[in-house]
Amino acid sequence: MIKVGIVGGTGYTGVELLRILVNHPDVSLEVITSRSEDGLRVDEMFPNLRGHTDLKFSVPDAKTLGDCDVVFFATPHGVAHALAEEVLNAGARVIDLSADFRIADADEWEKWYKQPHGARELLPEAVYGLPEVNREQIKTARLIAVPGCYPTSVQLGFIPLLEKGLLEPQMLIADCKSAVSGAGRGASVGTLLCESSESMNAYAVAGHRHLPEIRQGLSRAAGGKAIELTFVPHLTPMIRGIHSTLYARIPNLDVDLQALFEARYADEPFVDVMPAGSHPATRSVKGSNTCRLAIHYHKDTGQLIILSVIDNLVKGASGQAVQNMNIMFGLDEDAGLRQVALMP
Ligand SMILES: NC(=O)C1=CN([C@@H]2O[C@H](COP(=O)(O)OP(=O)(O)OC[C@H]3O[C@@H](n4cnc5c(N)ncnc54)[C@H](OP(=O)(O)O)[C@@H]3O)[C@@H](O)[C@H]2O)C=CC1
Ligand SMILES: CC(=O)N[C@@H](CCC(=O)OP(=O)(O)O)C(=O)O
Repeated sequence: MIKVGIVGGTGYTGVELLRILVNHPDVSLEVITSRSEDGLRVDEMFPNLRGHTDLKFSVPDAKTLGDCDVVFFATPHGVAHALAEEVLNAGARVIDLSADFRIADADEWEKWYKQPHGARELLPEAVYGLPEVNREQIKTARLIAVPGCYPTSVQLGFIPLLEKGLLEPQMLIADCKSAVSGAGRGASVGTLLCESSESMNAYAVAGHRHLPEIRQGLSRAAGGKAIELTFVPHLTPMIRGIHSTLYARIPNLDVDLQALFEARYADEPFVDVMPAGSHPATRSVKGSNTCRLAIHYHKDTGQLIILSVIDNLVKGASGQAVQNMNIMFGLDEDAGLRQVALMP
């Protein structure tokens, strides 16, 4: 059994990790931390876990965490910078759900996250945990940076085209809608029911911190070419889900894009390329680790539209984190992740 610790058990990604891991056949949950809820039974805070775990929250302690085989950080930015090295040195592998190790350039990270990078020395060994791109490096990694939710949905949609050199680093557009849970459990006023239901708004139009992460991933797929991307996130009145509508223009294309996407993801357990012309709904992935894609190409105008949906808390965070763990420990990649999406 893989001994697992979780730092930050009271947020949405923490409780989603628990929901997945209590049914994982190869995992023994050892530690779950919360400084504010120290001593409280986990199932007192989250009744959905009654009957599934006897764990209590405890304060983070590097020695106890280091005794685990792997430690997930489901914490705000900066926490893994401060704690990861000690946990790694104590012998555990680390899977970080925050943005602390996602951007390879520490100066760029500081520009977007507006705080000093607290662990520059660890950056060279951090592996960006998008299995559809980095599966081989993930197998041997000690430190995984789990991609952000928007970056997961956008990269999976554009990457097959960039890898084949079909998109010049022209102006790409990602028009993305997120559920409110993406803002975390420490909700600000803007995410209260009265504020966010029956309404929708764009935000961070001047520049969202996921922009450099998306550009980095797309540029790598394009063999290092710089990417021009317009990325506009929106808050929508849903609990879970991200819907990304991706736009590009490829005039006079003589390639069967549907076949290209189907071939690129044929062996991927968590990417579903739907029949041409489909309109995937976020509901079709709610609670599951799947990304569903649909390709729409208008030959007469050269307009390409790709639709990409994920559950922000599963493929966009905790499910993808567990997928990484499965790869790192040589387990079945879909162990603990076989949930079918909830309908309706
Ligand atoms: N929500 C989403 O859809 C997605 C979220 N993420 C990322 O996952 C991470 C967690 O987000 P979310 O689940 O919303 O969590 P929250 O921000 O709601 O919760 C944070 C958790 O971290 C703990 N924590 C906070 N500060 C510290 C600290 N200094 N040391 C140790 N523990 C600390 C808190 O417990 P306590 O303070 O009691 O110790 C709490 O359990 C974030 O980095 C977020 O950006 C990534 C992708 C998607
Ligand atoms: C709806 C909403 O507020 N979404 C969050 C993104 C989700 C997230 O937490 O991303 P990180 O893991 O990179 O922090 C936001 O826009 O900041």
